[in-house]
Amino acid sequence: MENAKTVTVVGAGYVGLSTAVALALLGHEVRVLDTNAARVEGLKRGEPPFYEPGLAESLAQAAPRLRYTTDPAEAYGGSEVAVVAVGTPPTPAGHADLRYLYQALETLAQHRVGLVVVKSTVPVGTNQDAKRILGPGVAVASNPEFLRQGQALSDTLYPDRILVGAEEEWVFGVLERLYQPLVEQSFEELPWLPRPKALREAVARGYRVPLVRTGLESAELAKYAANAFLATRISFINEIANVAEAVGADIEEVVRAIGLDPRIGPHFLKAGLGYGGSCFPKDTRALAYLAKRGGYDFKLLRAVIEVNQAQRYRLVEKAEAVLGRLTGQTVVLLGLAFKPGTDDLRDAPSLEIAEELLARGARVRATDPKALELAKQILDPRVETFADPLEALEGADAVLLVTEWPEYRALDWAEVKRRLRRPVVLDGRNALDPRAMEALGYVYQGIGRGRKLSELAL
Ligand SMILES: NC(=O)c1ccc[n+]([C@@H]2O[C@H](COP(=O)([O-])OP(=O)(O)OC[C@H]3O[C@@H](n4cnc5c(N)ncnc54)[C@H](O)[C@@H]3O)[C@@H](O)[C@H]2O)c1
Ligand SMILES: O=c1ccn([C@@H]2O[C@H](COP(=O)(O)OP(=O)(O)O[C@H]3O[C@H](CO)[C@@H](O)[C@H](O)[C@H]3O)[C@@H](O)[C@H]2O)c(=O)[nH]1
Repeated sequence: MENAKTVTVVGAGYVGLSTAVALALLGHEVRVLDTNAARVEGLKRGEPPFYEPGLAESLAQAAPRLRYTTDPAEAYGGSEVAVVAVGTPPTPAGHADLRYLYQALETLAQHRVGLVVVKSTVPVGTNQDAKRILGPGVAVASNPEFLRQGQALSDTLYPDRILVGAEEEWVFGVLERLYQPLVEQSFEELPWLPRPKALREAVARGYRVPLVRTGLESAELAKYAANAFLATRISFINEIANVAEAVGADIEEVVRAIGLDPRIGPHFLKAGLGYGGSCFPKDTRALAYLAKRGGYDFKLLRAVIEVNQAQRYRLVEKAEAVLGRLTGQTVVLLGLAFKPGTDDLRDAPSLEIAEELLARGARVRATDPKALELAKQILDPRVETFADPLEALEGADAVLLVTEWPEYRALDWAEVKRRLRRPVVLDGRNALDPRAMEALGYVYQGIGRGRKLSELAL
């Protein structure tokens, strides 16, 4: 490729590896630097460090232009651009912990890379700090990432937009050239991640993926604003669902009706147990903190966070309302990952639900198609884990559907009923059909659909 560059990606996590694969497929030479030696060794053998659809195949495809190392000298020698994608986890107080970012920047400051692109989600002002740390002669760009786990690679290869914050014209120029094949969608698609048909057709008609230019601070804030807005939609619809439950309406019908208004739209209005994962919980809290530090009380966002927390416990409260005291009763959690398509358990509602059930004296069993091994390391040892959901369900008093894996929808629910001691299914993700469940004789309730709690009787 004419504009090919040598790029170092710092951090081999969800964002770093997706970015590295994408840049390699666009034609750049990519070095991936990570401080975790085991992770780097695994990647050298072609083993992805976590479950992400298509990642293993994509790493293999991009391998000729990908190198992994723990050695900064090897990673940065001759590199023109560094893309920093290290983690920015929450501190107990709720702001972003920037220690990994600062470590990475301090190492970078000892090498000669002319342009440092911050892809990690960072509080407003961090990119200005980065400039100070890196000193004169090094430019900084903010390039937040919008990918979703479970579809990290397709989101990276087929993005809605690319956001670049910078202060120098030449920096925009370098990033526009770096991402040109992505903007034009001119790179060769991967057979296992085909370009969406609508995108292919739009590109044929001259569509280009928008590359939005902003200042550093606006790019930083836009990332938090996007996540806070999406989190607000989720808390909003969960509250409407709670009202639906109280008055006997069906949230799925309500969403179908309102989603057709183009000002509302049908997406991201799935009622459930609330949002989890490594981004929404942390980024909403970080934005609330950022606002407070700036002297502004972001009331709406505080309520979004509060509603989300309460939503996690509703399933436990419902279980108690139906079963009576939970002491000694066996409750099965179907699904542990914070959403389907990932083995990630960071801030997964399942963890707090399991703890709460144990605290109320229940015997807790859990299963998950992908996250079980990780879960065994972090769950309370009193939680019994099962690879086979049917085994987990044997003799249980209630089923809580926590993660809407397709496997659970596809279970033979007539067979499940024969195994259960009591036919109670509380569906935290509206994955099952209330009528079909009732026809099978289940005491069933979803979130904002199914019978009213007061009508559920064993
Ligand atoms: N996961 C997502 O869906 C997602 C999406 C958009 C944005 N983000 C943001 O992107 C950033 C990265 O998130 P992630 O989920 O990919 O993180 P992750 O935890 O999966 O990976 C981070 C990696 O960085 C490595 N690392 C830490 N310090 C390092 C250092 N000094 N030098 C080199 N490597 C170092 C870690 O070993 C780890 O492999 C975060 O700021 C996150 O908020 C994440
Ligand atoms: O209608 C919905 C949509 C999502 N969720 C929940 O919200 C959480 C987050 O889901 P999702 O957005 O699919 O996953 P993430 O991988 O966390 O991605 C989010 O967080 C990333 C990190 O910042 C951003 O890059 C993405 O754009 C943003 O969607 C999960 O617990 C979902 O169960 C709902 O409850 N209802």
